[in-house]
Amino acid sequence: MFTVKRLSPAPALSDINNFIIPRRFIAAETFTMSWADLGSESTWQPAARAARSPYIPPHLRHQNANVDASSYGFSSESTPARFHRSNSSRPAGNGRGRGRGSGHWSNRQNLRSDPNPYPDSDDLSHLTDKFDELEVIEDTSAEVLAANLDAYEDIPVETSGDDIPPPVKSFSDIDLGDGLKQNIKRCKYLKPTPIQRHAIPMALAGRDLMACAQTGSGKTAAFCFPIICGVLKDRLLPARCGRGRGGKMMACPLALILAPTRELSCQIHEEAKKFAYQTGAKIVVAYGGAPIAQQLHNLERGVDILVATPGRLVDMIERARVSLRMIKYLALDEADRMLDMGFEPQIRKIVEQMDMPPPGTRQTMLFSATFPNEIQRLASDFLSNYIFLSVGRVGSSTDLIIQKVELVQEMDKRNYLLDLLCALKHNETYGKHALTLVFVETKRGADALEHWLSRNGFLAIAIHGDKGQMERERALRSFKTGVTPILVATDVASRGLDIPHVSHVINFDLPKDIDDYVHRIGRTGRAGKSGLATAFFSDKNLPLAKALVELMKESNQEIPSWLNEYAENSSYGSGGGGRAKRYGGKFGGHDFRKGAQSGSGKGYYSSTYGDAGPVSDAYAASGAVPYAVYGSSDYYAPTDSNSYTNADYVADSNEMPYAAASSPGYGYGYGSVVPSGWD
Ligand SMILES: Nc1ncnc2c1ncn2[C@@H]1O[C@H](COP(=O)(O)OP(=O)(O)OP(=O)(O)O)[C@@H](O)[C@H]1O
Repeated sequence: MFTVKRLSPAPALSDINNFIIPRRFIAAETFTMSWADLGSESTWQPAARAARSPYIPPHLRHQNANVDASSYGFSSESTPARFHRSNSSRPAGNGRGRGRGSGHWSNRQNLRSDPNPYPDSDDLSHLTDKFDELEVIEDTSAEVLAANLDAYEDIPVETSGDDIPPPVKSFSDIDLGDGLKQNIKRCKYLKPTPIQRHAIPMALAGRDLMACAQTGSGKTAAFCFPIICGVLKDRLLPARCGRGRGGKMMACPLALILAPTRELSCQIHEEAKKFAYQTGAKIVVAYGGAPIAQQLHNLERGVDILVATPGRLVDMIERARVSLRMIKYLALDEADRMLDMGFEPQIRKIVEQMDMPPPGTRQTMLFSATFPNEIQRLASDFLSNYIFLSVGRVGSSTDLIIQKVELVQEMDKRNYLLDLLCALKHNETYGKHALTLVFVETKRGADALEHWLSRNGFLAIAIHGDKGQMERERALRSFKTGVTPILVATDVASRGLDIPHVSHVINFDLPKDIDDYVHRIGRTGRAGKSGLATAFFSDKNLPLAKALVELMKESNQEIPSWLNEYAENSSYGSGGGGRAKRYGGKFGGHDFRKGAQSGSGKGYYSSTYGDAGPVSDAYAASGAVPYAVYGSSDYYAPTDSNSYTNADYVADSNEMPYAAASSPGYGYGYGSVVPSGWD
C-alpha cells in the first residue's frame, strides 16, 4: 500500500485525477491505496470509503468489457517496493552495458495471446521498471558534468575530406581567446565533448563542415565557439552597416546561424550570449511570431552574430533591414531539417539568391544528429571542400536513452498513458523535478490530450504551431520550470531543445520518420545523463517497424519479439523503414561522397578514430589516410533520390506550411512535412 495526499483546493472525490495535484498545493487529507487502484477511476476515494472496483489492464478494457478482473488474480494488498533511487544501479563503465531484464518487455507481447497477462495484480512495473535503471543526477558541479561526458568517450568518430586538422584533447589546447575561455569555465565546461574536440579545430582552421553527432552531445558549442572566436577577430572590419530603403539602417552581420524553430533560435541565442559574455560580440535573434519592430531595433544597435529562423530573416532582408554581404560564417543547426522539402526553398533563397558571399569565401557549417544521403547531396551545394565529421553512426541515437516500445492500439492509448503517468508519479526515481514530454502527431491531438490529461488531474500544457508565440513561450517556460511537468507537443518541440530534467519522452503517436523519432527521444538523455523513452506502437506504425528495430539494435536496446515480427512484415524502404537506403548500404550512414567517389579513383580521404584518437599512424603524419584503407563496400550502396517517396507519409495537411508537391527537383518524401510553427 502507499499513501497519496488529497490536496487543497479539495477535488471532487469522484474524480481520480483531482488527487494528482502539484506539490505547491497544500496537502489536506491522506488516502491509502494499492497499486492496483491506479487504473481504476472509481477507486480513488478516501480509505474509509473505498469501494474498489477491480483493476482491468487498459489493453483489455476495450476487448472485453465484461471481463472479471479478479480472474487475473488482482489483489489490492501488496505494494511493490521497486521504486527507488538507483544511483547504485548504474554500472561502472560510463553508464553503458546496463543489464536489462527481459521480464516486463515480454508482458506486452503476451497481451495478444496470453489470457492472463498480469498474474501479479499490483505489478505495474512493466510501465516503470526501466526507471530503476536510471540515475537522476542533480549534482551540477563542473566535475560531475564533465564525468557525465565520459559516456561519449568510446563512440567512434569518423572524418573524411582533405587535410583534416587533428582533434584537441582540452579547451586549453585551442586558441579561443581569453574572454571565451573564461566563459567556457563559467558554463562549467571542463572538457570538450567528442564533437567539440573534432569540430572546433576544423572550424577554427576555416574549413567548411558537415557534422553529425548524437542528440545532446554538445553541437551548439561546437559551432558557436569558432563563430564567436572568428567574429571577435573580424569585428573591426569596416562597412558593417549600410542604409536601406528610406535611409533606414541596414544591419550587416558577420555570422548567421539559422535554426528551424523559434524556440530553438531563442535557445541558441541564449547559449551564444553566455559564451560571448563580456567579449563585446553582439548577438541578436530574429524569429517569426514576435513583433518585428523590437527585433529591428535590436539589429540597429549593432549585430555581429544573427541567430534567425528563415522566414523572419527573409522578411528582414526584403525590407532591406538586413544585408548578408558581410557574412563570413554561416551555420545551419538541424541542417537536415533546414534542407528538407519544407525549408529548402527558403534556405536556397537566403544562401544563394541574396547578397551572401558564395561558398569558398564564407565558411559554412552544417550540424545535425541525422543526415540522410539525399540531404547530404543537397547540402553539398552550399559547401566548399568540406570535411564530413560524424561522432557515432549518422542518425543513431545515444544508448544513454533506454528505449521502450509498447504495443498499444489507438483506442487504448489514453488509458495506457494515464496508467503510465500514475505509476511514474509515485515512483521516487522519477525525481521531484522530472519532466515528461509527450509527442503527438497533430496540433488538434496535442490540444485534446492536454485537456484530457488536465481533466484527469495531470498538469499538462500543449505546444504546437497553431498557438501564438506568447502561448508557446509560456508553455515552454511553464514546462521548464516544472510548474507544468507534462508538455504535450507536436514535432515543433522535437529538435534541438535542451531542457534539463526531461527524464521521460513518451511517443504517444510515433512519428512517420525514424529521424524524427531520434530527435524526439533525444530531448532526454542529454549531456551524458540517462533518460527513458517510451513509444506506443500501434498497427498503423507498421512502416516504421523495421527502422525502429534497426535503430534500437544499434543502440543496444532490448527489442520485444512482437516488434521483430512487425519489422519482418514491414516492407523495406517504405517511409521511415528505408533507413539503410537513406544512410548508405548499411544501417548507420556516412559521408555520401564515399559512395559517389568510391569508383572514381579520385583521391578521397577518411579516417576513423577510436576512443582516444586516430587509429592510424598515417593520420598523425598527414592528417588523413586514404579512404580506401578503411572503405567497406557496405557503405557504398547507391543512393536514389526517389527512394523515399511515399505518399502515405504526407501527414495531416494542417501541419504543412508548404505543399510537399510544390518542392521542385526531388522527392524523398520520408515524412518531410514541416509542421507549421517550425519557423
Ligand atoms: N563541454 C561540455 N561540458 C559540459 N556540458 C556540455 C558541454 N558541451 C555541451 N554541454 C551541455 O550539453 C547539453 C547538450 O548540448 P547541446 O544542446 O549543444 O546538444 P546538441 O548536440 O546540439 O543536441 P541536439 O541534437 O538535441 O540539438 C547542454 O545542456 C550543454 O550545456
